Amino acid sequence: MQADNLFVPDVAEQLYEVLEKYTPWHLAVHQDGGKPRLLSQNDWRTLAPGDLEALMRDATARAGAGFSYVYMCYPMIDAYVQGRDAGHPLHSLTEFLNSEAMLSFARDVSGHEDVVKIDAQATFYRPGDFLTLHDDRDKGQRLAAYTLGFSRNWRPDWGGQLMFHTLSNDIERGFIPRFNTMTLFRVPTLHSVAPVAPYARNPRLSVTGWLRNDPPVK
Ligand SMILES: O=C(O)CCC(=O)C(=O)O
Ligand SMILES: [Fe+2]
Repeated sequence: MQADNLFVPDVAEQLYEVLEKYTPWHLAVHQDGGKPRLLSQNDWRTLAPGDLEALMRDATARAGAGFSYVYMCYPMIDAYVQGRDAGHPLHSLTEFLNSEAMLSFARDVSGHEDVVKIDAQATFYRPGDFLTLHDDRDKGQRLAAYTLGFSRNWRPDWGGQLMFHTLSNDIERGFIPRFNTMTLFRVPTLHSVAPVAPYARNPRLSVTGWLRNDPPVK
């Protein structure tokens, strides 16, 4: 399902500005062996010249033979839990997503009465960034997937669609990046994010994650 006008206009506008200008983006690349690799801006600086390009090139090459991705990311939950970037406005969004009001909305709208938390990462897809075919399945704790779209004035030929695939490999639905829109879908469901076109002029900005039923941490 997709819902428009999720936040009141003022809040949506402020979230857009935070994502566009004030988020310390990390580079997320798929590594050999499947472990995600997140490189902070500090990590990039310490890489030898050419190593960053090599990481992106390898992750892109691996996409041809299996699951892979390249995009910019801000790990909202880890940053919040570890007390990084104190006072960053995205921490308020993390708190809001896990407020009783939002959890109760998530239970109602998904039909999963056992949602106990909502995890989140912010993402920024640049031209060329992508996420290949996958179904979000993960040890049974992800009940449903969601994305909050903050992309503006997206031209339909700029790529970046969230695509749902049929078993015969056609596209069942392809959602253009939108502004202030929530998309919610079942796990597992086969989906991918189409590569953003080299000529796209706007960033593909979202907050994405899963409604979860993990047991509380003891
Ligand atoms: O950004 C999106 O639209 C979807 C992201 C996604 O599928 C994921 O992070 O697993
Ligand atoms: Fe996904």
